[in-house]
Amino acid sequence: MAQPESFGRYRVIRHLGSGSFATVWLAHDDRLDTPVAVKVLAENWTHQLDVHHRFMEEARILRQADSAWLIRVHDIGTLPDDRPYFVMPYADQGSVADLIAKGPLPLDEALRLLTEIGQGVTVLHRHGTIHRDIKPSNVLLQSSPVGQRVLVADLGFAKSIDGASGFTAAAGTPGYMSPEQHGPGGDLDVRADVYSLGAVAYELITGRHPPPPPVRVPPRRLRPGIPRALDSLIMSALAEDRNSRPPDAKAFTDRIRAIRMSPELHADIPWWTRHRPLWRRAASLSAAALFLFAGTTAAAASPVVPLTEVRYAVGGLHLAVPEAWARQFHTDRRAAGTEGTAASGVLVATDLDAWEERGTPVSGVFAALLPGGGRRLEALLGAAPCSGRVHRRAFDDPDWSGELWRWPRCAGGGALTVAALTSTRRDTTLYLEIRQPDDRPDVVNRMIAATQLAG
Ligand SMILES: Nc1ncnc2c1ncn2[C@@H]1O[C@H](COP(=O)(O)OP(=O)(O)OP(=O)(O)O)[C@@H](O)[C@H]1O
Repeated sequence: MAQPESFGRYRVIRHLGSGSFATVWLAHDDRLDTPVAVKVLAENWTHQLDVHHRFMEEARILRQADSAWLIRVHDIGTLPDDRPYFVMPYADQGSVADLIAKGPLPLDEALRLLTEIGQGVTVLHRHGTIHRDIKPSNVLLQSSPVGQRVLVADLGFAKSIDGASGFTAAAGTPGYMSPEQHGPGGDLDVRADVYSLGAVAYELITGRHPPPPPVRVPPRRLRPGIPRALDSLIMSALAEDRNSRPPDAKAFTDRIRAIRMSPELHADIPWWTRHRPLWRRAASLSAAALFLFAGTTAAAASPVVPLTEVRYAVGGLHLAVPEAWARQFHTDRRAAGTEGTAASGVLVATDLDAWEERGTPVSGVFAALLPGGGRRLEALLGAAPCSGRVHRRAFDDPDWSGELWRWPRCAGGGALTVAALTSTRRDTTLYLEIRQPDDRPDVVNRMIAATQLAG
């Protein structure tokens, strides 16, 4: 296949891959100075109207759903030979299939990926769309300021929920495809995607390709020691009878999230090591074993939590957050209690959705820069975000001065600290919300001391 020079304003760099109906190229958007991926309908399908229609439909759904969990479509165009193309962000870290091929994933890493894939599919279901081809190679990975983000992609077989009954061509990939997808004309609903999520979960947890239905070997037999709730959730998602499956992607994802937070999963792992890759965890587990062995005096001491830097382009803010929290990242979020100030900021957390649900334990920080120094929490917060006793104190260091309010136990969701800190260098206030499952003021102090404003 000859490499084209460009698609519109996108200068082609190299071929990324070809699927059944399209070819994907890495290109460069010279105007915005950013890499992009351009998906072009394959030549042999140019005049096949239904394929042409499905290609355009994929672009339309992705554009309308416009979600951080799905691959986005930025632009669309037509080549001189009438072939349509669409432009997406470049997923520079391959796919979940590549990740699985490298070896077994730590359980928490597998559950994080599943939560994020489930969030993407939930967006589709809310949009009234069934994906019909969820599998590890259709989940792409992109670098983000906090590591990696998951993007559900390849909606080439997607169908609107209303149009999924009646005659449709069989679509999907063996192993990931629900029993009702095996023949044409099946009347499909979102539970077909729940089956595929179960199949992806099976592979992420066991490292084995899921067998065709009926699946008889439960994941626990291949990976002993996984929580029973996870084993039964995966087996229920893989049920032949769709009435026995979780009703939709949201129900499946909520249960994965609950398992991820369950004491059973973390019984023997300190919370600050939960979200690290295997090699780091191996090191910290042996450290934790030594630590426990050392007895009660040592156990009373608080282990040092390593921090990592997160750069936020707006205002040149450099946050320092515990490595284990730096899993998901979201910008442009309005600060709670700062309505009217048009503040937007950055949220870094172990689980963005759990952050929204007050009362769910989650680790993370929301930071926003507000115009003008000297702003007070009293005015910013309005109503207190937690009931119970609040500890108030002043904070002063060479970069920041202001006040911190801390609720050690905030409605079953761990500790909450809020801060309003004036920069000693600029006329600006840093507003912070920090949530921790355990109350660790020492970690909060280190985070603030390491937070910088660049420039
Ligand atoms: N935005 C992207 N960034 C990086 N690589 C991408 C992107 N979109 C697709 N690819 C890669 O391009 C290749 C072709 O993708 P495409 O979606 O056309 O088909 P497929 O998923 O490989 O196959 P099929 O559509 O037959 O299931 C895949 O290897 C995929 O990982």
